[in-house]
Amino acid sequence: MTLRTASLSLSFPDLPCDLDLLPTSAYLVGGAVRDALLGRKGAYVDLDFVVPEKSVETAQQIANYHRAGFVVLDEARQIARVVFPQGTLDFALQEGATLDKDLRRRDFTINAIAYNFCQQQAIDPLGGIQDLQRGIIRMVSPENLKDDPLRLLRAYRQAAQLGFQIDNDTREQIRLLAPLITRIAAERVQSEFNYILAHDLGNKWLQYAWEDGLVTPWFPTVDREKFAEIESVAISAKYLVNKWHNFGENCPKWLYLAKLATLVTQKPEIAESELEKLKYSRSHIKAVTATVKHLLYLQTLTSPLSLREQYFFFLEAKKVFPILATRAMTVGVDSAILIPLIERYLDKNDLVVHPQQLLTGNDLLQELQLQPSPIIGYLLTEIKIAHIEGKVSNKQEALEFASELLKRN
Ligand SMILES: Nc1ccn([C@@H]2O[C@H](COP(=O)(O)OP(=O)(O)OP(=O)(O)O)[C@@H](O)[C@H]2O)c(=O)n1
Ligand SMILES: [Mg+2]
Repeated sequence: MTLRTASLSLSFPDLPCDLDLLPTSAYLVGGAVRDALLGRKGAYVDLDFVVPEKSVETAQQIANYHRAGFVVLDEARQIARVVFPQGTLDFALQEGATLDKDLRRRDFTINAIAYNFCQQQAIDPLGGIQDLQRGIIRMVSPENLKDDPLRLLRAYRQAAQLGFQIDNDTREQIRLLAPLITRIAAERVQSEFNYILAHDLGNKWLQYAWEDGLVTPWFPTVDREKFAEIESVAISAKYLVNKWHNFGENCPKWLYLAKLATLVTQKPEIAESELEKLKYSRSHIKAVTATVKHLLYLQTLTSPLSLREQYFFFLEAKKVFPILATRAMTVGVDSAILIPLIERYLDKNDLVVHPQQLLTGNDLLQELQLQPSPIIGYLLTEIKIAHIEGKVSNKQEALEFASELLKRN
């Protein structure tokens, strides 16, 4: 088997380690070679090296020399990582007897190019450089997709990230193999979905992945309309960013959660189990299910909420309000209902969203000579609402209001 080689000088200005420490037989592989050939630069250095022997020892030596972090990632496959503040270098033992065999076990041709720093030479047995030039994601073989079905989803994620197309035969194979995606550890699937959701072009590729059968096993109620909704989620978020400075800061996170809240079944318990299956964190699950729940509520309303209703609404919905507002705009909740809520939320001094306590439970116990009981909580709530409604404005008035309430009940 002849290796297709090309003399090439790739530059890695952010390389955190001394090149002289690399064994001459070390080859850079995977995403770093692909991205360098494309002139793409990530925020984080993530370099994968393949060596024919002593991968763990090599990593250890480089870590020692630079006083960098060192961790063995996979004892059986002899993969170790050197950790620098600006990124990581992974060293793996070549899989198979030769580098060529190692490259032929990988997912796509564009990811199966190796680069040797000493010889300044690229090894490209599968025509990856040509595919890079054409912007095509092409499988190495159907067997390789079967070997690790996460690769099915990686195709769409990388197409989104690189602005590439998936080759027709590859997409055909992916459709055939799509049911295998359920065999993959949920954490790995989640991470691919997260990349896709976070990317501007992600929606289009998520829709293709859905058309090809890779989304339904995880989000069974997704249909074509959902993708139109996800598209407008981004537009709603832009509207909110313009209105609200704080939203801008957290926009990527909220936007991503609003997209996730679009994908799940619009019933809180079912949404919860879908996200649990994908091993989402408790805080993500809580945010999404609360969004689904409050959205259903807003959709049932036929007229604006009273101040009292708004108080109870924000008590529960405040934490997820930006996500909820993004979703609510998307599904067309009546603006007569929604806009006043948004305006309120944007006002830092708004009493409905940020109710003030004119007095404490202890004040009530002492001044009105009460015993501790649930009545205290009830009174405190009613005082807050009376304050919002402009019926009381200081501690004295609040006490009088509370004793009136007690007399009436
Ligand atoms: N399921 C996978 C994961 C990875 N790889 C191979 O391992 C390399 C490094 O993997 P990873 O860092 O996960 O992906 P990258 O392609 O480098 O993409 P990213 O920019 O996300 O790091 C890939 O390029 C590919 O050659 C693979 O064949 N199959
Ligand atoms: Mg990588």
